Formats: sequence, structure tokens, C-alpha cells
Amino acid sequence: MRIAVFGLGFVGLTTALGFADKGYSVRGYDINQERCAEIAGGKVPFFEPGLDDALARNLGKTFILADSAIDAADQSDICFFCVGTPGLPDGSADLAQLLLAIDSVLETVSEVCVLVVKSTIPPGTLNERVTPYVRAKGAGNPVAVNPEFLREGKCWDDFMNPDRIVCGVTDDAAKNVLAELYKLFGAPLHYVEPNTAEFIKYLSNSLLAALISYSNEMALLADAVDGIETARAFRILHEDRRLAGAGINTYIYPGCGYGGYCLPKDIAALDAVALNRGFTPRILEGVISLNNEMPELTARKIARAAGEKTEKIGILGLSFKRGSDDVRDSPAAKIIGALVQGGYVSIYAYDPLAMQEFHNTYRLSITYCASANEVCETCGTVALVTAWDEFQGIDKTFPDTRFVDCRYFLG
Ligand SMILES: NC(=O)c1ccc[n+]([C@@H]2O[C@H](COP(=O)([O-])OP(=O)(O)OC[C@H]3O[C@@H](n4cnc5c(N)ncnc54)[C@H](O)[C@@H]3O)[C@@H](O)[C@H]2O)c1
Ligand SMILES: O=c1ccn([C@@H]2O[C@H](COP(=O)(O)OP(=O)(O)O[C@H]3O[C@H](CO)[C@@H](O)[C@H](O)[C@H]3O)[C@@H](O)[C@H]2O)c(=O)[nH]1
Repeated sequence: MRIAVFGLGFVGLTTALGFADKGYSVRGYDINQERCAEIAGGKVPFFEPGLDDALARNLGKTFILADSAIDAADQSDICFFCVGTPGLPDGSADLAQLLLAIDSVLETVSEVCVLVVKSTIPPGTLNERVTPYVRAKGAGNPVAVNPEFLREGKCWDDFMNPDRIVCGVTDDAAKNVLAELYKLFGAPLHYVEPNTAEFIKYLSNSLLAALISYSNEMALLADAVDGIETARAFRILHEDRRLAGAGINTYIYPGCGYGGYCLPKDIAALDAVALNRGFTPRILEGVISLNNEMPELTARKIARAAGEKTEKIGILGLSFKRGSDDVRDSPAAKIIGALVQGGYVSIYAYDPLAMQEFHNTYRLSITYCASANEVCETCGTVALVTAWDEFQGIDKTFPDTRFVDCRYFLG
């Protein structure tokens, strides 16, 4: 089976290398030439454990970097579209990259080649937007949706050992090709209607976001009452035998709001789907509005600890979560923005992986430090914004520093 993958970001590169590692012949293409050149040179363009080794094993063998979309699509049996689906100003998903990527292959692929959307698309999108688009171009190819559930920082492990594989299909042609492809993964394989497949993806991400916003609301409530040890209370909650040992527990824990490329835009897109169809989702809207407030509320907490506007404020952690160098929609950027807005201009920051990317993305006038220790030596008030393991115990090393533990992580 010959596979083409379009978009070689977190999802696409992982998908391409995952299938290549299973022995399939994969051709990958990304519109970003710089990204392609890096990958062709054997370098993974972002931090993702396991991908470097997979690239070294497969590059030039089962994984070939194509020169063009046409080159990738030529003679392929299945095309995976893993391009971005960012949010539009009204929250709905922007399908421009996806439709462009599909367009770039329609004249090349044979009519039996299965077109599979792996990008996250809201319920209704395949049936109402993608398939009609393909048909309007005169192509009769089978079209399917196969949402991806991997997490950044764990892309390789999550892709190679999935909990479940969900395929939204409307015909046997797509079903048979996907069955053949995924039989090597040993995970439950579900064939459902495309709308259901798309919905399952959003069920998952909106549950995670709801747990985080619920936890943040409870922590804010606890702050309003004297004497509650919030972190301890949550850890004791986790001892409930219905929760104990479940990986989900880390989401049932407060912090400074959810971020990253997926949760914020996906929850907004699901809300937009509901509103466009005349249904107002009360819980989802609460989840979003609390999350939108979290950076400002967190900045106020830091400002209360710092006091004078001349105080030097340290920020530990800039990526959206530990174990990742991704800074897209990172709470750190919004918190720093709110602090600067509030008149705090002496800000010193450190992150073990994400400083360069953070600087390139946000261009904030802050001072980057070489280590967490340097931040703590320089600043009277230090906010822990991303829970990197190496920050554990830093409050003990600097007992005279005022720490604001935005992730309830220290101690
Ligand atoms: N990042 C995650 O953890 C994750 C997990 C599951 C699902 N998703 C979803 O998967 C999709 C991709 O996410 P990502 O994080 O991999 O994005 P990304 O930004 O890392 O990668 C997307 C890539 O697509 C490329 N691209 C855009 N248009 C193209 C075209 N016409 N042809 C070829 N390449 C093109 C871009 O240059 C970019 O490299 C999104 O819909 C996202 O919601 C992401
Ligand atoms: O234990 C955790 C893990 C994450 N977070 C926060 O939750 C947000 C999202 O984190 P995470 O879920 O690990 O991020 P992603 O890598 O973006 O993965 C999410 O989004 C992907 C894209 O849709 C899905 O595929 C994944 O299943 C889903 O977990 C971040 O702000 C984290 O700080 C926590 O508070 N506690």
C-alpha cells in the first residue's frame, strides 16, 4: 500500500513516520519548504521524543520526502490530510488549508485513492463541506475522516499505541483500505458515520477542557474561603477509587488555564457549531469564558504578590505544558501580556526548551535567563507557569523568594 501524507507538523510527521515504521511506503509533503528541508536533513523541526529515531530509521527508505504535492500523491492508494485547522474570529474552524491541500492532489490521484482527513474538523464538516467540495471538482474518490488523539510530547507513543482508532466512513472502499492499514496497530477499530467520528474527537477535547475549567473554578472558590489547602484537597480527591490510577486525574487539577494548539480552538469550534445550529451550550460556554479569564486572574495574583510596579518578576516556564516546546496559545504569553499591561515591565523568564520559539512567536520585551536559578537570583517574585519537573523544589532552594505557584506544583 502506498501512502501520501500532507502536512508534516506534529500530527503529519508522526503519522508518516508511524506508517513508515510499520513497513508501508510513505511519501510526505509540506507546503513549508523550510520544514521540508529540515526533515530531509534528518532533523525533526520540533521537540517530540521518539520522532528523531523514527526519522533516522525510515528516511530515504520507507519514508520519502516528496518535492511537490503531485509527487506525493502520484500512485498513492491513500492520502492523509494533516494540515492545520485553526480558528476563525467567530471560533469556527478555518478549512482553507485543508481544502487547498485536497485541491492540490485531485488532478493527480487515481479515482480509487482514498482521501482521509486526519486534521481535526467539527461535526458535519466531512459531509457538508469536504465531500461536496471534492464532488464539485468532479472527483469521485472515497472520502473519510480519521481523527487523531495523540498528545504533544507523547506523539510517537500515542500514535504507535493508540487506545482506539476511529474512522468515519460512508463506503466499503474507504473502510477496506483503512482496515488493511490499521490492522498492524492492535487497537479497537471503530467504523462510524463521519459526523459521529468528528464528534468523538470533540467529545474528548471538550471533556479535558471542562475538567480543567471545573478544577480552576474550584480553586478560585477555595481562594475565596480562608484556610483551604487547594493542592492537597485535589490530591485527596484523586484517591477516590473511581479516579485513582486514571491518567485523567492530571486534568482534574487546577492551573492557569488550558492552552496549546488544540484545546482552545477546538472548544471554540464546537461552540460555534452549536450556536450556528441554534443550540447554546451552557457548560461549554462557561468552560471557555473561565479559561479566557484565567491569564488575567493569574496575572492579578502575581501582581498582588509582587506589589510595587518596579518589582522584578520572574516567569518559570513558557511552553503551553511541560514536555513540549510548543508555545501556541501558551498561558505564559497572556499572563506576561497582562503583567506588562498592568505596569510591570521588568520581567525575566526561563524555559528549558521553548525560549527561542516563544521569543520568535510573541516578540515580548522580556529578559531571557540561562537557568531557573538565574531567574530566582534576579527576581523577588517568581511565578511558576509551566510545571517542568526541573522546577520541583526550587522554592526550597530560594526560601527568600516569593513564589506564585500557578500550577499548584511546588511543595
Ligand atoms: N498537535 C496536536 O497535538 C494534534 C493532535 C491531534 C489532532 N491535531 C489536529 O491535526 C491538525 C494538524 O495539527 P498539527 O499540530 O500537526 O499542526 P502543525 O501546524 O504542526 O502542522 C500542520 C502542517 O501543515 C502544513 N500545511 C499547510 N497547508 C498545507 C498544504 N496545502 N499542503 C501541505 N502541507 C500543508 C503546514 O506547513 C504545517 O507544517 C489540526 O487539525 C489539529 O487540530 C493536532
Ligand atoms: O495533565 C495535564 C495535561 C494537560 N493539562 C493542560 O491541558 C492543556 C492541554 O494539554 P494536553 O491535553 O496534554 O495537550 P495536547 O498535546 O494539545 O493534546 C490535546 O489535544 C490534542 C489535539 O486535539 C488531542 O489529540 C489530545 O488527545 C489532547 O489531550 C494544556 O494547557 C495543559 O497545561 C493539564 O492541565 N494537565
